[in-house]
Amino acid sequence: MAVFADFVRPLVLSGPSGVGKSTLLQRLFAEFPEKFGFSVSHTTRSPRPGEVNGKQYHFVTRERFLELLKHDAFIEHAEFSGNFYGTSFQTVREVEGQGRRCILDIEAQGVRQIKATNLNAVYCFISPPSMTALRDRLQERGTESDTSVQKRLAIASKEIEYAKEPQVHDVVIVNDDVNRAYELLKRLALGEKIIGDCLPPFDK
Ligand SMILES: Nc1ncnc2c1ncn2[C@@H]1O[C@H](COP(=O)(O)OP(=O)(O)OP(=O)(O)O)[C@@H](O)[C@H]1O
Repeated sequence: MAVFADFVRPLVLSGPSGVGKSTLLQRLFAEFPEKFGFSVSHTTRSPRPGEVNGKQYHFVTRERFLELLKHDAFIEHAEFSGNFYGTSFQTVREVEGQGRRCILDIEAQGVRQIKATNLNAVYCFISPPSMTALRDRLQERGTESDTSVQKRLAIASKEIEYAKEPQVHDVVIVNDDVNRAYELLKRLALGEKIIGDCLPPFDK
């Protein structure tokens, strides 16, 4: 399948927890196993059973992370519940070195940081069709407690406010019907300049 000009730019996906980013990306990587590479983050948290260093994360000590940070190795980084997470320039370059388009799944703070670098990425916001739909998906996924769902929804409102600011994202894709959303993402990922969706009014 042909690729288009923007294929050489990293693609940054963001959007609230539970909106369906992993679902859409899994489909993309399954359909095009050779074309795309996922940016593997660094973290200071311990590996969970089954996690492999270099696959889900680059697992590093706090000392090593701080050293990398000092040397400006990270495009973006954040601290969540006592652990550092970051995306290194080198990781993105490695993916690009394999001739693949690098895809980053980043939360809103990270998007702000990446926009301040010279990464020249394409920014895509995956939006829920409504807050009700987002709540349902988080609950039905069955991975979150009620408190965690509430927390994620509160963060989602802030992320949506950020997404409403002009010129933050190049494209918005509303993940209403997953097949429709995937077709848009696929065209975008293959480097096409697409006209995305409008953000829903979120009046529910
Ligand atoms: N278009 C859709 N319609 C209905 N359900 C969907 C749709 N897309 C994804 N889902 C479901 O919503 C749930 C959340 O999706 P997913 O785990 O991919 O979200 P995520 O954005 O990657 O979340 P996180 O950032 O927390 O990892 C999953 O159970 C998934 O099957």
